[in-house]
Amino acid sequence: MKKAVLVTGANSGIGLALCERLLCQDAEIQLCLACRNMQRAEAARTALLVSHSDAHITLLHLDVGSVSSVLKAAQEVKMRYNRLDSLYLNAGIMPNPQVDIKALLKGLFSSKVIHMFATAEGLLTQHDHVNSDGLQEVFATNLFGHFLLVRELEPVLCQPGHTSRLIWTSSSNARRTTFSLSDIQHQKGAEPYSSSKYASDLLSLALNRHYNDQGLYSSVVCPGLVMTNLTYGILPSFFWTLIMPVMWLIRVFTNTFTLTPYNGAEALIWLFLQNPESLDPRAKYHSLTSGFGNNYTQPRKMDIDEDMSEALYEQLLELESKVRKKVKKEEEDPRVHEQYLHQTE
Ligand SMILES: NC(=O)C1=CN([C@@H]2O[C@H](COP(=O)(O)OP(=O)(O)OC[C@H]3O[C@@H](n4cnc5c(N)ncnc54)[C@H](OP(=O)(O)O)[C@@H]3O)[C@@H](O)[C@H]2O)C=CC1
Ligand SMILES: CC(C)CCC[C@@H](C)[C@H]1CC[C@H]2C3=C(CC[C@]12C)[C@@]1(C)CCC(=O)[C@@H](C)[C@@H]1CC3
Repeated sequence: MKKAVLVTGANSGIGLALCERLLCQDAEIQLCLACRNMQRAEAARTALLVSHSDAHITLLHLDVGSVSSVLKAAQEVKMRYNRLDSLYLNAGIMPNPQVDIKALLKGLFSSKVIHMFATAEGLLTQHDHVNSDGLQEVFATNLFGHFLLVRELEPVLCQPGHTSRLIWTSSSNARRTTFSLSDIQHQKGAEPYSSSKYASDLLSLALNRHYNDQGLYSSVVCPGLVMTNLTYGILPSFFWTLIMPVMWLIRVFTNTFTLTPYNGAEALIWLFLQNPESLDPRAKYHSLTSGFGNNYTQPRKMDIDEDMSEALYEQLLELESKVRKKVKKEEEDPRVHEQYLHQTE
């Protein structure tokens, strides 16, 4: 039977490279590109069809940062598919990133230089804001929208006698100290990206605990440092091009500089080929590229614990129930949403 695979954030970067590689791996798959911008989605589909003219590629409108869009898209998926084999939770944002140049220069001459290049620890901050659902945008996009999608798609992901998989594009920038159970949306800090990625690591563990007995398995990946729209938002593309020789040199010392979306998608493809039951729920699967340009996947233990992951899971369930109530009220009376927006202005 043809496998059905859905990829969020599929129109550029790692998501698009993943789609290309999935089609090379299995030309028969039913591939669904879930994107917030349909023009960009159509362009991605056209590009994929150039090298895979017979491929079965459909588009789905999904703004993962919007509760109503997620609910609508999930309804559509349930109408289109009886079963979803793989769901790649890949869409992600890092708004208004700032590099701490002082910390970068200091780090360059410290013993932690390799760790700094691999994780960007202490180097990056972002400015986040509240979205129209009243949620922190980074949390809503990188984590909560995807959580809601998984919950909504339960009937097509949990089919008796079959296994399905969730694959989260996390990051080695995920750090325990940036995440707090008393502020899961990271309203107070300046590292919402790191916090949201740490939360996805915790959530993946919790999803395994709650869904493995229904045949659903979850894994997390770090694609390494990849040149995409996300990194071009940190430093302009001409700067990255200028320092490319330095980046290749750094790759000799840290295999996490995968640099191209193709290389970055390595672990995402590797997981697609594994039996999900054989995977370690506490491992993050890293896409790595050696100094000679060879790609490989390596599991590394995550700094997470069961209690914290369960506590986050419970808070997400609570938030889910709140937003569902709000959506229901708005459906009954659209003025509720307008009033809500006035209150948050
Ligand atoms: N690049 C890197 O070095 C690393 C990236 N990652 C992660 O990889 C993932 C992919 O990012 P990358 O390929 O680098 O960057 P890109 O910006 O190229 O890709 C991000 C994708 O997510 C989509 N997206 C963003 N917000 C939403 C939304 N609200 N709803 C639907 N889609 C959305 C974007 O769509 P649109 O084109 O419309 O903006 C785009 O297709 C992210 O989760 C990122 O955090 C992890 C580690 C390193
Ligand atoms: C290499 C140059 C001489 C200077 C570049 C300095 C920084 C801009 C980069 C050093 C480590 C990079 C990094 C990321 C962004 C750019 C750096 C901070 C990420 C945070 C991008 C997104 C991710 O999810 C991480 C895996 C990256 C980790 C490394």
